[in-house]
Amino acid sequence: MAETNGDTAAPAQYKPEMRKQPMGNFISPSRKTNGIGIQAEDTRICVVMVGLPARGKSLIAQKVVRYLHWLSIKAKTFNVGQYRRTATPNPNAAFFDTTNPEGERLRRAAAEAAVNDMVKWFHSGEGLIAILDATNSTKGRRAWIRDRCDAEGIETLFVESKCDDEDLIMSNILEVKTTSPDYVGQDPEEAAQDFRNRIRNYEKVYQTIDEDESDLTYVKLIDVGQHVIINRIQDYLQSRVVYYLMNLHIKPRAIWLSRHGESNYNLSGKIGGDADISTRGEAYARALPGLVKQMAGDRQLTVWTSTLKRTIQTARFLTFEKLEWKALDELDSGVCDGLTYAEIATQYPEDFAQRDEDKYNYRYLGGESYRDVVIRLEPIIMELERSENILIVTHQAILRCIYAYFMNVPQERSPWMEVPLHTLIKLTPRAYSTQEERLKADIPAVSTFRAKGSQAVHQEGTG
Ligand SMILES: O=P(O)(O)OC[C@H]1O[C@@](CO)(OP(=O)(O)O)[C@@H](O)[C@@H]1O
Repeated sequence: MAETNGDTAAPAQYKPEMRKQPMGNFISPSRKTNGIGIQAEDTRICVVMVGLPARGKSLIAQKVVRYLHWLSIKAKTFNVGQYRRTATPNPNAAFFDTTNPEGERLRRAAAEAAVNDMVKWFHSGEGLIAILDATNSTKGRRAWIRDRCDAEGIETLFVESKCDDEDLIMSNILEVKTTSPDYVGQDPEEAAQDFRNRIRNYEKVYQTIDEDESDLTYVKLIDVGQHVIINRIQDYLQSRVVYYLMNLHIKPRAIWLSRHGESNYNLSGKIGGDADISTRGEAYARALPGLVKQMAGDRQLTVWTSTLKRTIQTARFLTFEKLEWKALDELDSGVCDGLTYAEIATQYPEDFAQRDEDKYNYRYLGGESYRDVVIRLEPIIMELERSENILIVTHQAILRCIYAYFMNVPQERSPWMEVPLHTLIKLTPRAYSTQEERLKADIPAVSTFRAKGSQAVHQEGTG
């Protein structure tokens, strides 16, 4: 297997925990870093959402937080609506009338409460990026937030979602807002009408970010990323968030995931390597086009594989365009490559125990950890966000990491998830969650799942 870290030989005083640090490249483990391996002692960013209601702000906020968590960057959303709802649970449209002083006062109080909590959260040392989710629709409100954050040593990144496409706005109103806590139990038509009135009130005072605010750091997403304007991005972490935002789209799409067909290494319980697929793996490869047809119909897909033989062989009967990605190669098990789990437990007992203790952070000697894999998969996630219909044929650990991103699976759990062989998974990203379907081929395969504390995989499993 290719080396990824350059540490092919054990240091003289080698101890497995020496490889356990969640290090990024080139950063000493004693320095405080975030998940993407950059120095982050002083960086605290408040991402301030801006935009009229029903412009997808909460959706964007939620996606950014999921992405950051996946990268081990501590992030949290502060939704001003929730603070307002606590104080005023059942507002009518008049509450949002900007000429109504009581409504104005209460909405301002909710924003202050959210910002106060956010500042406390930053000062507790817990977080790096906060998302302030509200309309923040006037220059005055934005200046107030910026000044408050400046005084607390927090950077601000304003993210405006501007959209005049009536169809998009309507589908947002119907899909998202009629399920809002403000409209629980109400007739959806009435709720939509009330919500439209609320939008009209905001429109009266709404000020888009313009040249007067050229001193702000901002990104303006026009018509869901059709057109993007960026101003004064100051550092690496901000640029990562902006780059992610630039790749988002809301066109309907799905992602299909499959492990390669059973390999000869899977049969003998060995990990890693570059083995051929077994006879049953070959049967799965032949069945795959039919399974895809069953789940995706006539959709034109693009197939991504790793550069290892077992994925390329599995995908070879699919007639779609194919791309091989090194980044999709299996987690590099370093010196343990080609061994069974029982052999690892005998030859590297300390390592074996350490991996069970903290599987996400454990880095194989001369190889990788799950944390390393997530970092190398980031470009894949970016491409997936930009693309429409992709089928990925890859490996157990890689599939776990990609799945964890879409399904928001925490790090303690993701390396232990069961991802059976000979099963096609379809993920459909929706407004606030990702929908999952599985289609299991009727072709037996060994199970490669090893439970914590065990040395054996369930060889008698069916995938
Ligand atoms: O992290 P764990 O649970 O060991 O799973 C990853 C392992 O899965 C395997 C199978 O055991 O993937 P693959 O089938 O793609 O070969 C190993 O190669 C790899 O080391």
